[in-house]
Amino acid sequence: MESANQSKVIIDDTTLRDGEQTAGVVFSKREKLAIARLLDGIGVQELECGIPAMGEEERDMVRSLVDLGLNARLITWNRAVIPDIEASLACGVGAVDISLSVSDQMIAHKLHTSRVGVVEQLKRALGFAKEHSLYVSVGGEDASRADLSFLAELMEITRALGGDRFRFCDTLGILDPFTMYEKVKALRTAVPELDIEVHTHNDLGMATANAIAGIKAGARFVNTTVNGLGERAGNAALEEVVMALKLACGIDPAIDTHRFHEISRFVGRASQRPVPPWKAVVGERVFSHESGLHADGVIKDSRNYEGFDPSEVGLRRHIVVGKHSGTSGLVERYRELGIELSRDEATSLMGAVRTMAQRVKRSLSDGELRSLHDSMQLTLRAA
Ligand SMILES: CC(=O)SCCNC(=O)CCNC(=O)[C@H](O)C(C)(C)COP(=O)(O)OP(=O)(O)OC[C@H]1O[C@@H](n2cnc3c(N)ncnc32)[C@H](O)[C@@H]1OP(=O)(O)O
Ligand SMILES: O=C(O)CCC(=O)C(=O)O
Repeated sequence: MESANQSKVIIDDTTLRDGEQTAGVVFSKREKLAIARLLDGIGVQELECGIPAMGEEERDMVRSLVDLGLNARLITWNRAVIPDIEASLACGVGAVDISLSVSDQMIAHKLHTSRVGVVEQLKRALGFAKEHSLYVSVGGEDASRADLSFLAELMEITRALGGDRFRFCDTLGILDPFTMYEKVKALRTAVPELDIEVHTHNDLGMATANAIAGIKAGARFVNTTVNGLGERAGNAALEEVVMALKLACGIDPAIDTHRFHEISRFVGRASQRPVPPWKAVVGERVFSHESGLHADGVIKDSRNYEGFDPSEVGLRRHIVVGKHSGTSGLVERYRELGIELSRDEATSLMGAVRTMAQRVKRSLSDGELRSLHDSMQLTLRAA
């Protein structure tokens, strides 16, 4: 596989387009503007921000995003037809994604055309966009099921007509990271002059892994969404892709990660899709430690059981006491409550802690811990 030291990776976040395509999700204009500001504020370089062909309300939304004057480049989604691109031009954006369905399945059974028909669509739409000086990503919808030589042909036409990059979409989320790597690498080799963008879906739980595989194979642009929102099982999550690039790949995408938790909560509320507490990177409880050996290890040195510091993503560490606790965790938790326990006292409380946790089927609250401690004191005094 390629070394981590490759030219800068660009995040194109599509929370405002594919994220909002999550069945049942609608962002208000105020929410869209706020999400755009938040993402721009942490350094996300591109925002796929809407579909002007949808109508006047969507165009008004996109115009308002343009008016924000963000640093991030705004890019809209378009079918490969001139009226869609005209609608984008009317919003004042300088960049468009022009989407082609590229698998034989979709060409025959959705578009009801042929590969030749798709090539014609590309030439017409890309030619028009370039006449209007737009920056163009050509989107290969369903590229993961398409014939690679056909994709290379489309990329070559894109390059020759001045297109700026090609988006390799695993539209149905059916690839594994090894196949993703091989396909993107093959396209990179076939048309090395044209940048590749990868767009991955999470139907098999591999969106983030596939995004990383695409980057390792030479893609320079990667699509993400906050919390992994998006069609069906969603897209690669912004927070996962960025932290995986930094920690697993040694690639710094130049994003300020400290506001990930805040942004995740905001999008969770705006989308009415609350973030599960165990959600990788931003879940409220992913830095909670209950198990005895883990709590002991973390108390001694957090690096024993944490791959990165919670503050890097705006979270906090929690030591909780429950069924699997040991004495170190118990002593630490009581210390947080202002109660100094000796190890012997902690050991003698363990049985009662486990019994109560088993009964209530969760970790113990501050009140429950205090009352167990009070009972122990009373018993000791009575003895
Ligand atoms: C994989 C993705 O996520 S791609 C993004 C998809 N996003 C969305 O669909 C959300 C917003 N969509 C919409 O508001 C509407 O679907 C619109 C405005 C785009 C189109 O609306 P309508 O004109 O009413 O058509 P409808 O929704 O039924 O779309 C189907 C048409 O688009 C055509 N189409 C689909 N993909 C493409 C493409 N890449 N290029 C050109 N035409 C396309 C279909 O062939 C079909 O045309 P037909 O009726 O001649 O067979
Ligand atoms: O740009 C495109 O062609 C489609 C992008 C997309 O949302 C997908 O393929 O899942």
